[in-house]
Amino acid sequence: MNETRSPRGLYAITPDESVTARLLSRVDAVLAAGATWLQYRNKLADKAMRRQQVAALQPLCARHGVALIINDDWRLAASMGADGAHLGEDDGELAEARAALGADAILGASCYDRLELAQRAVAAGASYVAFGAFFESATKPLARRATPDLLRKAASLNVPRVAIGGITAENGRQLVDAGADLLAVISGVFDAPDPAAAVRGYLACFQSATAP
Ligand SMILES: Cc1ncc(COP(=O)(O)OP(=O)(O)O)c(N)n1
Ligand SMILES: Cc1nc(C(=O)O)sc1CCOP(=O)(O)O
Ligand SMILES: [Mg+2]
Repeated sequence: MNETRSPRGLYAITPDESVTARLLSRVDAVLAAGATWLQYRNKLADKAMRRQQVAALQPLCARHGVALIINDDWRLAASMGADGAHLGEDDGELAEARAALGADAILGASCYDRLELAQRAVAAGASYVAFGAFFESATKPLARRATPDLLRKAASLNVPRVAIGGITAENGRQLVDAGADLLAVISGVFDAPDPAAAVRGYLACFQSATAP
């Protein structure tokens, strides 16, 4: 599987897609083009559809050697043996999720524009922290806004730093230069006419970046 402890690259996040075959063909192209991690996020699906889509994504991710992380619902991640879960402020306790998922699971926390949330998240068992939104996001227009300096300050946490929110191949490099290990993207990848070409554009942000 792609590196889970020191990941670097594109963290692709699925769109709200109800047609599972269409979801799978787009994800297949995105993983083949070199995405590092995949997050399953579908805010419109009911529980049965989420289970069905996760079950369909698992062998695909395994074939590509890409970790599959479940948004919002650590119980679903635990019950399906997914590689990890991502929790925001309304998605439950990180410590409870860590205990249920085990020490090796990937566990991410949304920290928005606040370093102190990230400090608390790591203390509670998060293995990566996510900040955002860095730019105007078509997916989440009302998201709080973060600045690249937060990524620099979060270096002291010694966990991977994820940047999210309105990220494009053009504006992503400044976030990588500020210390982002992963660029998390929904619309820039899945709304692109050619998602695989879009992935390659994001990966170029990691070439000749100045941050370690
Ligand atoms: C990598 C990553 N970062 C942030 C989020 C946002 O999580 P949350 O605030 O819980 O919002 P929703 O995604 O649930 O709408 C994320 N999903 N992934
Ligand atoms: C799901 C999400 N969380 C955000 C945060 O700031 O925590 S921004 C965001 C939307 C990301 O989608 P896009 O790449 O289309 O902007
Ligand atoms: Mg959430």
